[in-house]
Amino acid sequence: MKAALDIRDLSVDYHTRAGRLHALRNVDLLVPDGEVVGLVGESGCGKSTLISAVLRLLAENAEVPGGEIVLDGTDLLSLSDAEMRLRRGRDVSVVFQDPMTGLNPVLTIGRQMIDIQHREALSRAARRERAVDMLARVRIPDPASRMDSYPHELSGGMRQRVAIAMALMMNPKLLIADEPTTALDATLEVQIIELLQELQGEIGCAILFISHHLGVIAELCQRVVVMYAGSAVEEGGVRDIFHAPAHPYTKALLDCDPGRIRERRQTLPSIPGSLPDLTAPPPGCIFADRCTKADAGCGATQPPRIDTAPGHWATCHFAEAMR
Ligand SMILES: Nc1ncnc2c1ncn2[C@@H]1O[C@H](COP(=O)(O)OP(=O)(O)OP(=O)(O)O)[C@@H](O)[C@H]1O
Repeated sequence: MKAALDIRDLSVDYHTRAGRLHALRNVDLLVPDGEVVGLVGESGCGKSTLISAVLRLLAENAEVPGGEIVLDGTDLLSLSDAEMRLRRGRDVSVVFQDPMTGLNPVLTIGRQMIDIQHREALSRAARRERAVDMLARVRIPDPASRMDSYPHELSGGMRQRVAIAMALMMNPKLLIADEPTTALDATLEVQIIELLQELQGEIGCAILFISHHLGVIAELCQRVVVMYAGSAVEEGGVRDIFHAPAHPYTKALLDCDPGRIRERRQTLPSIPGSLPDLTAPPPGCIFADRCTKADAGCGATQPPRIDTAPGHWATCHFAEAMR
C-alpha cells in the first residue's frame, strides 16, 4: 500500500516543570495514498501534538526523541527548516476548526489565494484564474466577484469553503482537516462533509480527518486510527473498527455512544476514569486503569501490536479475544 503519510514509532515529549511529559509514545499511523483516514481520541490524547509534529511546528519545549514522519517518501524530520518551509502548504496543508486560523482578516480572499501561489512560475492573471477556479470547485457562488471579499464578509460555512480552497490550492499530497465541521451547525456540517467527499474524488489527495464525531468519521473515512493518552491503540478499515473493534478503548467509545452513526456529537462520549499522568505513564498498557478487561499483567507489560485482520491492528493483550 503506497502511503501519503507514514508515521512510524513517533514519540514527542514536552519539557515541563513536572518533568518530561510523554505526549506521543511510539505512534504508528498510516494514511494510504488518496484515502481518507479518521483520527479519533478524547481531548489530551495528542492530536494537536501529532499535527504540529507533521507540520514541524512543535512548541519550543517539545523534543522528538525518535520516530519518522514519512510524507510521500521523505522523512520530514530529516529536512532542514528551509526545506520544510517549502513543503508546508505545498505537500501538506491544514484546515482548522476555525477557518479564520488559516485566513488573514485584513486581506481579500483573492489576494490570499493569489499570494499562496507565489512560488509558481505563473503570470498574475494565470494565478488569479487558478484561484477563481478553485473557489468554483469548493462551490462558492459567483467566485470571480468573491475574490474581492474580505473573510468577515462571508458566512461561517463559506469561510470554511474558502479555507479548504486555500488548503487545496497547491495540490497537496496530504490535507489535514482538524475538526473542520465542529464549529458549524448540522446542515453546514453535512454540506462540508459532502464537499470534502466530492473534492477527494476529484483531486484525489489523501486526507487525515480529525473529529470527535464518530458518525462523520463513519461516513467520510475509509480507515480510522484511535488514539488514547499519546498512543495509537487501534487502526483499521472503518467497517472493521466500527463493527469489530479490537481494543477495549475503542469498544468503550462505541458502546457508550449507541447513536453514533446518526446523532451529532461535539464531544466524544465519556468513559469512566481519567487520562493517566503523562509525566509518569504506567510501565504496561496505558489504558489498563480504565479497562474492564484488564488483568494484573496489563498494568505491568506493554501490549504488543497485534494484527487481527489484514490492515487492522490493536495494541492490546486481548485483541484476538475481543473479536
Ligand atoms: N507546549 C506544551 N507543553 C507542555 N505540555 C503540553 C504542551 N502542549 C501539549 N501538552 C500536553 O500534551 C498532551 C497532549 O496534548 P495535545 O494538545 O496534543 O492533545 P489533544 O488531543 O490535541 O487535545 P485537545 O483536543 O484538547 O487539543 C496533553 O497532556 C497536554 O497537556
